Amino acid sequence: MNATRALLKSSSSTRWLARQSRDPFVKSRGGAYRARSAFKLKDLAGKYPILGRRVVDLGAAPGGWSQVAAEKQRQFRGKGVVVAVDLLPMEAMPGVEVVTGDFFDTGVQSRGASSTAEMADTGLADCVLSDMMASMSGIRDRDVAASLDLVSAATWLAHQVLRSKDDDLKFFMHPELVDFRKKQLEPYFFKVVTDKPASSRKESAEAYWVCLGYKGGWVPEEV
Ligand SMILES: C[S@@+](CC[C@H](N)C(=O)[O-])C[C@H]1O[C@@H](n2cnc3c(N)ncnc32)[C@H](O)[C@@H]1O
Repeated sequence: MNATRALLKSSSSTRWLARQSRDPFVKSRGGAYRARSAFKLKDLAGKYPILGRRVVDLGAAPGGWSQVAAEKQRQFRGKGVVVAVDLLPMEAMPGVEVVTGDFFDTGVQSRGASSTAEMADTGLADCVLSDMMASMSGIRDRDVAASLDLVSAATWLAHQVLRSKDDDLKFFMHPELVDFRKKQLEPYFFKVVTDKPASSRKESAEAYWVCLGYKGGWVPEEV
């Protein structure tokens, strides 16, 4: 990644973090969570059984989703794990292993995947969450390409770490992107739904893909 791209990414992410700390929605709910996004994940996790024992959280800073995923871990009595990956450093929290770095870096990808495998007693991940957001340059084609790169990278990791088992549903969740068609996810999951959480800003077009029940069957493309 060149220096300009790194700077653009970090400055946009830093602005986003600053906005979270001022968000009246977050403050009005007692400030228990680091970001409004926590409420979005809580809303969706209340509707779908998405949070399992081994969770990978991509684009995790400042940590709202990781907080929600870690709360769920309590029921697994110390046997659960949340691996949180972000470009930006994230304040530590109990039950969460933080991996800091660019997810396009293969070293960062394998640290995320191996942490999940090593810290859990068996298997890899039950759930891959991705809330990675590309910094917006204002140049549409470039912004769409950057977002597509992120969803492709997150989907790739989901194929690496999810394992299909009839009795144990596996999940993948990512912000919806029209250009990356739902059809590209549907062959690998029993159900793919698009949902907008109640806590998402009404004026925002954001919605998430919630992919339920990993089927496997993915074959990497030859290069
Ligand atoms: C919407 S925020 C995530 C909020 C988070 N889910 C929460 O609940 O606190 C998007 C995050 O994606 C991260 N991100 C964007 N591109 C990334 C990349 N290539 N690798 C890792 N993280 C990335 C940003 O640094 C930013 O923290």
